[in-house]
Amino acid sequence: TTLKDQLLTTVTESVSTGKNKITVVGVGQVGMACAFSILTNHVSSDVVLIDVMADKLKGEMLDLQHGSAFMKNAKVSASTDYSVSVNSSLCIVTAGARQREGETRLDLVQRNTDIFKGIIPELVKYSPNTILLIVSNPVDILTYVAWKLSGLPKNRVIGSGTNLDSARFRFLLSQKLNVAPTSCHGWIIGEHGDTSVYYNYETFVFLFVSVPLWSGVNVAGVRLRDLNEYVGTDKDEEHWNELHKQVIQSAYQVIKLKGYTSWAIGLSVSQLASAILRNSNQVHAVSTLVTDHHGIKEEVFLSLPCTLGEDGVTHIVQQKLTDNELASLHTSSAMMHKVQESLKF
Ligand SMILES: NC(=O)c1ccc[n+]([C@@H]2O[C@H](COP(=O)([O-])OP(=O)(O)OC[C@H]3O[C@@H](n4cnc5c(N)ncnc54)[C@H](O)[C@@H]3O)[C@@H](O)[C@H]2O)c1
Ligand SMILES: O=C1N[C@](c2ccsc2)(c2cccc(Nc3ccc(F)cc3)n2)CC(O)=C1Sc1ccccc1Cl
Repeated sequence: TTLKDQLLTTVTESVSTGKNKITVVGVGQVGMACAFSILTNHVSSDVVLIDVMADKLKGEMLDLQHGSAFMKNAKVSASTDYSVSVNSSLCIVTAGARQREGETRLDLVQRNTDIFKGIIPELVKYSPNTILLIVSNPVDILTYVAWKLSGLPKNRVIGSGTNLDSARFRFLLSQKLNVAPTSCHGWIIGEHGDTSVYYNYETFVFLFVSVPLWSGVNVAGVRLRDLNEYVGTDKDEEHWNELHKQVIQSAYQVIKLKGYTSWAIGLSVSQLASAILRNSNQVHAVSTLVTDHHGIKEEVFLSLPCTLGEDGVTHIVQQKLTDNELASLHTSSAMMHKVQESLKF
């Protein structure tokens, strides 16, 4: 008999997949930051990596495997073949092409849509009960594309949305108030990310697409607006509304300085994964199907505060929005619907 048979007697065959298996598609800067955060925060003990770049994929897998002893013996596997993702509880998609010089967002969306056609149906084939968490940009439109391609119910297709925008907002608020970010409460909802450059005749208008809910910004329940009624407006001589602009500027600043973003998005995604796998019903600003919410009629995904559990989005918090906030959501919804209508699936 072999050494192994002398060493171990079998009591029962070990099952191949536990309940916390996570697949990450795309082992670029974002995908690897997500995988590393998930493993070092012990969110999952069974992480699968998938990409089209076979060498990079194998290198990242080996490099993480060598650290297994420091990650509570988590299992890390990888393949360009999607069968490796079988029975994943959560599939995180960070794959995609980056915006090329002078490429319009629309070109990028069609290119990433074509990439998704090769990813989403494969993931669902091997894990029909999975939850999809989309990170690739433009994340709200690509979450819609993933929902259409997957055929999964709306509660199980989620976009990272304005979760990162809100995290940066709370960090900047904490810097201003000298209070820990976890004690600075503030929500950015709506469309993720940067301005939509809107060409209007010879000029162009910068639209800040995400929506900070100033009426709710608070520390220990004390709302900034109760102390200064102009907070968040341009009548405020303390210019608190600068914080929203800084959320967008800091994204560009990181790109300018290091060429990409990874740590904050990776950490925020691992927190979403933790809420889902632990069925915690934590509330996060994530991109969800918002049809029939806040008077929106189009089939679009935007970020609202959602409770996250093992079945994905279970509830949406019904916030009281001002007319301006509603108008921003409706503008985003109309713009995104137009882009979605032009996509070839
Ligand atoms: N939602 C957010 O808040 C947020 C924040 C940061 C970045 N992002 C987005 O995340 C995405 C990834 O960013 P990144 O910096 O990691 O890019 P990257 O170029 O470093 O990585 C992309 C990876 O996708 C892989 N890929 C390409 N086509 C594939 C396919 N068909 N199947 C599997 N894998 C494929 C590439 O091989 C590459 O490894 C981008 O779209 C970026 O805009 C989103
Ligand atoms: O931190 C980032 N970095 C990115 C990035 C990462 C690698 S290359 C670019 C970023 C940074 C700045 C702008 C921008 N615009 C963009 C718009 C549509 C797309 F399809 C892709 C990118 N994207 C991708 C992204 O979404 C973020 S969050 C972000 C971006 C802009 C404003 C506010 C936030 Cl919270």
